[in-house]
Amino acid sequence: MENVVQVRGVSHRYRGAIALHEVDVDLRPGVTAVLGPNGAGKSTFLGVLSTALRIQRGSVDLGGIDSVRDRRRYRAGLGFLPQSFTLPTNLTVREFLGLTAWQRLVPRAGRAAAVEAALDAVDLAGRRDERISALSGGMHRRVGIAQAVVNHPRLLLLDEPTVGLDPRQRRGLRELVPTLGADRAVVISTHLTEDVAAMADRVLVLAEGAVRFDGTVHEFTAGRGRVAAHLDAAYEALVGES
Ligand SMILES: Nc1ncnc2c1ncn2[C@@H]1O[C@H](COP(=O)(O)OP(=O)(O)OP(=O)(O)O)[C@@H](O)[C@H]1O
Repeated sequence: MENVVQVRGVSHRYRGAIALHEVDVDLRPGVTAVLGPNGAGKSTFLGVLSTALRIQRGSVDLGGIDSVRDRRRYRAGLGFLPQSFTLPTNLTVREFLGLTAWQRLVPRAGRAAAVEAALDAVDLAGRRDERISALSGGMHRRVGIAQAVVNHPRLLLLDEPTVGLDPRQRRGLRELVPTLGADRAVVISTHLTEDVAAMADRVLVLAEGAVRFDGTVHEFTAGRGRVAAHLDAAYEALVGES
């Protein structure tokens, strides 16, 4: 399938400490899970893709648009749910998404439809006129995803989207995320193999800033039935965790 994003030779350091080393990755439509232990470089990778972090070495290309040379256009094709974010709790869901659509340069004529499409995408249409303060933590996460998709991004980044949710909310999100990958590249960062089994079709394993595996979930588990259990085994074999 056609690549959406090409990451080439990306390295990143924080005051001398290497967080990413020479990362080469192609991202395609569907859901790619970036898996790795604490400190592996997952958030740094999403930071570089989102342009929240300045690229120090290498390049990121989104459908022919370079993330540094043409940052404004690159950002117009991007949606990002950071690990932690603050919502304006006094606004209604619809007011907040309308504001976000305006900030993300969605043309005025298409703004109301974009808000409705984003509400539908996260199954929040019935809550559109409620204040954000009245919604649960799981609903807040959905509002966070809705703001990330309101500009119809070709690349959607979700940093640890299931963290802090209760089991029911987590199940709901695990059903939602694959639907978002139908027509765009979705990248989720996680350290839960259960998230990978439930949401992803591709896996990128990072350890100490380097790519240890890049392929389909099927290739990762070498085609041996019961995905979650084998994902754990394959992951432990790769990163040496017990
Ligand atoms: N702002 C920073 N300053 C210095 N070092 C940092 C900074 N942010 C991250 N690091 C270091 O860079 C490395 C990669 O961190 P990163 O947060 O990208 O990993 P991660 O895989 O997202 O980890 P986690 O699962 O804990 O969120 C780690 O060694 C981390 O300590």
